[in-house]
Amino acid sequence: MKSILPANQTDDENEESIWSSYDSWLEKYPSALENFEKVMNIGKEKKIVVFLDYDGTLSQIVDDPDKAYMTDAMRAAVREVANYFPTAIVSGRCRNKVYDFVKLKNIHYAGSHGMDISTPQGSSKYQDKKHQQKAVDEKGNEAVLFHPAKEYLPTIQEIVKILKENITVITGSTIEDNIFCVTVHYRRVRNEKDIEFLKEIVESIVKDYPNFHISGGKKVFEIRPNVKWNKGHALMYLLDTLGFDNYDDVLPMYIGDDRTDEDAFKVIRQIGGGFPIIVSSIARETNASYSLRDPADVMTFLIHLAKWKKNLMKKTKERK
Ligand SMILES: O=P(O)(O)OC[C@H]1O[C@H](O[C@H]2O[C@H](CO)[C@@H](O)[C@H](O)[C@H]2O)[C@H](O)[C@@H](O)[C@@H]1O
Repeated sequence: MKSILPANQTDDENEESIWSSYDSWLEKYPSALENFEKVMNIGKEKKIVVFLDYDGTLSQIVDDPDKAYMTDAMRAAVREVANYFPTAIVSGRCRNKVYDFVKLKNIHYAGSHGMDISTPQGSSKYQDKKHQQKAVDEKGNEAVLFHPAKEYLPTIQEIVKILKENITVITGSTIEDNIFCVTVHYRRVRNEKDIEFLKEIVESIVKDYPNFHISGGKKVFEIRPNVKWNKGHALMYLLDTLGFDNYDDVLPMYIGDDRTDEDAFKVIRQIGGGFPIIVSSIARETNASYSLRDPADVMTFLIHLAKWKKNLMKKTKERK
């Protein structure tokens, strides 16, 4: 089993920073809000496609993962953005759970860190019939579901069962079955020694499954199948299936707070010309180009974005 957790660092929130202050970090990753006009000037001539992470981006990080609700105001902001731009949520949670939180019909959903994607049409590039199937999606629409880790499902269920049986000794730990991956939460484990013990339990279970690995996050251990697929691949798949595969013309904007969002930031940098935006109130290493401090900033940014497009459309109409 390959664990990517360095021995001295178990979670993103305790990451050591090389930055002397948040302000010095902001010089490298300027606020997307404070530089809104400058940022959007680049976007005028392009087709902007919006990608949003869920936890920590659209909702606050809270102790109980089942209670990470988004506010009605945030929902309204996302709905408005999606009225003007193709919009997708790419989350570590399973797709149905994200939909239960977001409840918006005018956006696309990718769950399990992109290993569960629903789009109106399949992809011409990802011809892999084994992993694409027609179905009725969470919104009640006909869709094509893409499941690159489908063959791992029975093993994931087995791992969930074993984890559930074994972690009960650690008070406060919980398992979240995200269908194509599993999340072990320890935010409510109060004792450092218990967190270490929990990590040992998880590692000892996963070592019997060589096709799986453990990754870290915000007070979680995540068990994922060894498929070459992450949020970056999901972004490419979504661009392709939604008809935005001419990258000269397209400007992907991705807003996220988590380590797994870095894969999408990297892909945007590779494509060139997009906006990878990190949500962070601490200075940390990132592949993003811009930053927002917290979900409140995200909401303000989304409101600005929708208004900007509305005005742009109005001006274009007046000129005709
Ligand atoms: O990709 P995301 O949408 O950001 O999902 C990543 C994980 O988010 C959730 O966990 C995080 O948020 C919880 C609620 O605020 C918090 O209690 C937990 O400590 C955080 O790690 C979600 O529960 C996980 O399944 C996702 O993988």
